[in-house]
Amino acid sequence: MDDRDGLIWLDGKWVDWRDAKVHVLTHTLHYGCGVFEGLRAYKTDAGTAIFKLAEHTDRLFRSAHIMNMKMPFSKEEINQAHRDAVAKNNLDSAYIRSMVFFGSEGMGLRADNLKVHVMVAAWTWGAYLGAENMEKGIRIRTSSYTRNHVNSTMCKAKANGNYINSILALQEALSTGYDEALLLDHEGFCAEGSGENLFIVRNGKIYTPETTSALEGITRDTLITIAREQGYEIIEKRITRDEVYVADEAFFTGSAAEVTPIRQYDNRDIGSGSRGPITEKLQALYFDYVQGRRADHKEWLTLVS
Ligand SMILES: Cc1[nH+]cc(COP(=O)(O)O)c(CN[C@@H](CCC(=O)O)C(=O)O)c1O
Repeated sequence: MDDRDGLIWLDGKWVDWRDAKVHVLTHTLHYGCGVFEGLRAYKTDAGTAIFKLAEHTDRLFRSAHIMNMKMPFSKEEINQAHRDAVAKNNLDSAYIRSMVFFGSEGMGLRADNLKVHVMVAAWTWGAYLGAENMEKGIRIRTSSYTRNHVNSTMCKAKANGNYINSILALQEALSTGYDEALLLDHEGFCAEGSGENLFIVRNGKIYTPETTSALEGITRDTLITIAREQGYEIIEKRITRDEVYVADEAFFTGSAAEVTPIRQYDNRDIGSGSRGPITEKLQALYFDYVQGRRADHKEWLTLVS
């Protein structure tokens, strides 16, 4: 990633991509105490627009608050940095990564007297789980790693260190022939994917795990709104792995993953073993919204210029 060209916003200044570096004694590099966001900008007829920018910035600030990191910029400044990161790099569509991190002023677990830094970068990033899988669907497995316990790491913070759990889970899934992992919480209920929220469809109703042990996904919120406006009943409940086994359909949601159908879980076909009709309908609606083809919910899109 560091050999690209472009500009990165770092602490209020634009820095050449290849010069956007930190000292090896940067605190967050050692301990993972930082927070980040991932969101997408899409090409629309009105121009390139970021999907749910305010919601992502709000979550970034909530995450920093949970981690006791005092944000040195306002929400407006961070929103503008996101817009400029897309515009200044001349991107028609983009994945945007913002991150808040502790500097190299000190070491140790006190994490006090450290400068809080913020960066925003944007680049083109295709289908997170493979373009062909957006239609075909992915194969997932139950991870042998339990989702972070709600009192071990802070699940409502999108915190860097939380992703050790996700990385181990995804690496294990990939190394054993699957596309993604589904992590169970410490009581054995389905929590979420390594980087996505889970939905299942059964008898025409749509279910999703409560976010107790999961990130409060913005795409999850979007799908709940879209589905309800389409007349579907959405039930947030504890979901067991075998409820997923016998579901008619299943899919993951995330800013990177968008809406990715799940065709198989733990070597069991989900429904017909392909993208289900309700998944297909909601996936198409999601892309209509993020690409500005719908007349409603225009508040979800922020033009970058
Ligand atoms: C653990 C987790 N759960 C759910 C979600 C979905 O949240 P939302 O994007 O607000 O709908 C994400 C986003 N995963 C990000 C990380 C991807 C990465 O590789 O990093 C993302 O989708 O940007 C998670 O990381």
